[in-house]
Amino acid sequence: MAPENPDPLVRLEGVRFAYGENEILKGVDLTVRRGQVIAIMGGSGCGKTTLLRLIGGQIMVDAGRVELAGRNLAEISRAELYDMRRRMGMLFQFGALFTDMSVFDNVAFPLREHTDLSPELVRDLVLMKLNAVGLRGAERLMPAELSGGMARRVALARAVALDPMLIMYDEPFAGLDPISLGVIGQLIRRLNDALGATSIMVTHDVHESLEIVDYIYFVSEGRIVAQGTPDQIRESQDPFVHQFVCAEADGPVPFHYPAGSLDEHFFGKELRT
Ligand SMILES: Nc1ncnc2c1ncn2[C@@H]1O[C@H](COP(=O)(O)OP(=O)(O)OP(=O)(O)O)[C@@H](O)[C@H]1O
Repeated sequence: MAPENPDPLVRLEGVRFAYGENEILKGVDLTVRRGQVIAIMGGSGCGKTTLLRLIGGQIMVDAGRVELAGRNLAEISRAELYDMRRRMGMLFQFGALFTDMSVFDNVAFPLREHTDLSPELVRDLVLMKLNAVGLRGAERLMPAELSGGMARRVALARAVALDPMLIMYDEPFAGLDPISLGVIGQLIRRLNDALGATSIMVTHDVHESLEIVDYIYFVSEGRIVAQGTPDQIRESQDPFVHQFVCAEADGPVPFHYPAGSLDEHFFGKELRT
């Protein structure tokens, strides 16, 4: 685990956000210290991806503040925001690879796009990143020739190609078999520590997260409802946390999306006597 570092890289204070009339976040406070790997968990649609998009500066808060490296994202210039975003690696929703490019070109893509490095240097950096995810020999393969776990590792190599200060993962374990899941989890931790980065991941996989993260936040109904280190979470008596750790279908996190009664929905009021 990374050494304790009191300096926050990311700080959210009283963050509120709505899509139109639909208020998603109702006052979120959250801190990520430099060097940490943290997980954000919560039921489907509770606003986890929205939190990542706010931290990434893709959308702006309605109230409260999002600070990155001590700077309020709402107050910096467009150029500074662009610069900040270049220093973030993002792996969103399966980290889809460019299917018509080789593994090498996929990882080289951000380097070619955002730097003027010579082809030789790009080559060395790509091979280093592929080596870090255990796929140095696979650089000529096309995405269609990769297993799901390998493709995810290539996406990881691409996300860290520019040595980001902050890496954000949205569901990095989705769709993986148990072995690949463990490999990706360990890689997320190792890459974070080797790069001296800070990582935030949104995931439903509490057990894998408990193995690799420093801290976990649980989100529900627009607020942080529980938080703690893996040891605190394992010992927690909080019903919300318990539902997650024990994978119970129902509890404080409802199984059903809010809807009217089945009768109303299927038959319509007018058909009922
Ligand atoms: N661009 C958008 N416009 C309007 N509503 C949106 C938009 N993006 C997300 N939402 C709504 O905001 C809510 C939160 O979405 P978000 O994707 O942040 O949730 P989540 O916690 O990541 O969900 P999941 O775990 O299912 O991926 C959902 O109800 C969703 O339907």
